[in-house]
Amino acid sequence: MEDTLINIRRDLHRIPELGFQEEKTQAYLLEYIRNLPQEHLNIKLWRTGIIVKVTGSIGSKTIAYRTDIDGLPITEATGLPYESEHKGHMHACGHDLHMTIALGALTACAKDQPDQHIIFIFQPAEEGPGGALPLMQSGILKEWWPDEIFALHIAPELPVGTVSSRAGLLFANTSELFIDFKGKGGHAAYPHLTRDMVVAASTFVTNMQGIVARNLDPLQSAVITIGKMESGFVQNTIAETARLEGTIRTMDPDAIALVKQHIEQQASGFEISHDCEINIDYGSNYYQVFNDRDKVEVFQGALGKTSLTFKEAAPAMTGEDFGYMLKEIPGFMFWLGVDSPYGLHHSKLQPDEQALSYGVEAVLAYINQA
Ligand SMILES: CC(=O)N[C@@H](CCC[C@H](N)C(=O)O)C(=O)O
Repeated sequence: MEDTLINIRRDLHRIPELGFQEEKTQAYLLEYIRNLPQEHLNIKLWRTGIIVKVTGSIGSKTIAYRTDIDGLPITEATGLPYESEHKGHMHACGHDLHMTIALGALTACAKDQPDQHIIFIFQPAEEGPGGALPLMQSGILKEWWPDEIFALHIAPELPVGTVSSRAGLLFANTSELFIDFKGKGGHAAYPHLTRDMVVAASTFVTNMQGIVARNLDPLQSAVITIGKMESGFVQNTIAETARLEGTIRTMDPDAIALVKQHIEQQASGFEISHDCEINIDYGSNYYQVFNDRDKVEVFQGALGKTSLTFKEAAPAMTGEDFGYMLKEIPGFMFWLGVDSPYGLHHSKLQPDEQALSYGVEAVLAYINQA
């Protein structure tokens, strides 16, 4: 099985696709699923996602397991023989491993009927614009509504054979952040005749850090990260426009609104002081990942019968639209150690593939215990 899992992971790694464009990924997953014993399986498609129900022999409850399926707009730099064939796109957040583990667990359930009904959700667009919320709102789960739900995320900093989780808050509340600046361009030698948006945007980035440092309660946590900054055309011309792209993260769902309010106030001030126009768009927003205490305890108990080691997790500023599923259905998310020298969203992320079989073991341990 280990070699099969590695081959599946490599196949999926070659074809990363962005949110709601996962056509090849969906076709690959579907072909694999249709080749499994079909006796207890029911398959539904939702946009570029797939939902599979395995009917249990007792079926007194329904357990859902969710994997995300999209890649990121990152150019891979691993140099691996199976690196991304989609230039500019990469599975840099481990969703290739997440999908493979889901297929591994589904294969076991299709071959050896579980006691309970199990739903496998292959969900698009986790990295953006978010697939979990529209999937929940679509009603596709209505007749298969789960009693509980769980998911995993790879953890590059944890050793292989380790899983980690905690009761309560695991991941942050998030909001994307897109800020457009419009001033007046002109000759580099005549700044007084222009309104320079390189200066405005770069000062804006620096000043935003003061919102976290000075406007939020120091006992709360928040992050404002600008991951992309675009402006100008040539070295000797003052830029008329600038665009910032980033994300806001907070531990408290209400703190997101406070951070946004201060960003807007700062923008109003900049419109006056830099004589420019500023437009703000918050893109997609994710609700925190909040784990059910009882389910985490059952998971820990189930791991006792496996070769995996459990480590208590700290809350993280990562975001996950799985939070919207946990808002409606009790459950949990856990980290799976993959021991990569490069972290999530890095162009050289290189998870240890030995982690795949540990992932399947952890998922099946919970399914068979719950
Ligand atoms: C686990 C992980 O890395 N998730 C992403 C979720 C992205 C949310 C959204 N696009 C944003 O940037 O706010 C993350 O970046 O944490």
